[in-house]
Amino acid sequence: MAELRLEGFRITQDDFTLRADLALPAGGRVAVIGPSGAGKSTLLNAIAGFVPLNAGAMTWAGQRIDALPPGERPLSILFQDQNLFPHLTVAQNLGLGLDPGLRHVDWGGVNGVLDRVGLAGLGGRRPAQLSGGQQSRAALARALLRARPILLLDEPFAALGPALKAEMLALVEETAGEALVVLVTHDPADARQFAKQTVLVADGVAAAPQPTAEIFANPPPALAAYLGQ
Ligand SMILES: Nc1ncnc2c1ncn2[C@@H]1O[C@H](COP(=O)(O)OP(=O)(O)OP(=O)(O)O)[C@@H](O)[C@H]1O
Repeated sequence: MAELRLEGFRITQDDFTLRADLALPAGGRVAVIGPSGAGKSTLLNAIAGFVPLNAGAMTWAGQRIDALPPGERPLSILFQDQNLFPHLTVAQNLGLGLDPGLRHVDWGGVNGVLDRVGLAGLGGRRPAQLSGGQQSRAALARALLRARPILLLDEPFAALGPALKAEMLALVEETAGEALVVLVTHDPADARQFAKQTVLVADGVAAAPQPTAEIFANPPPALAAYLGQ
């Protein structure tokens, strides 16, 4: 089975260093948790190609991906600030993920994904004409439309409030299918709801994933401190 593998992975930014040796399986649901400033976003940005590796290798299904430009990596990434373009319609925002010139977009496919996330009929609106929850759905739809095997989520729903956030995570679970989903979160409840496995980022290391139930039942010292236990 395909997996995302980080081997001898090291990133250094000024006096900050993050290391990782780990593998995440296709179809996995993985939470990334740890103290503020520990390197969770750096880890995702390096996987996505926005931060270069200083050492090590990154492979997907056995193929090196660390030298590929971000757009050619087998993944989509969704950030907290959603970055929908305000002057474009929702459908156009989704289309941009497929073709930056919007010339060769399968608009039927765009509408299909909007249906899947509960935005049927709203493709003609601009982002400002959607609620916060609907904007999150649109951003998720854009990531899903790319249909890449890895979906990276950097606290995309943190601004939504607990009920809506839980609903969005359920929607990700429902729509992501066989993709590997990696979710950065500050909220243990997200990890428990969404992720069978959890990666702890602390003390300069992104640890190998552990079963979420186990890591919270018996937290290592860095996690216990973070959780206030
Ligand atoms: N461009 C940069 N140049 C130098 N240092 C950076 C840069 N970006 C982040 N850092 C540092 O790298 C470390 C990790 O930051 P990162 O944003 O990955 O942490 P995080 O775990 O996502 O934090 P938070 O939970 O607060 O979002 C921090 O010490 C931060 O100050």
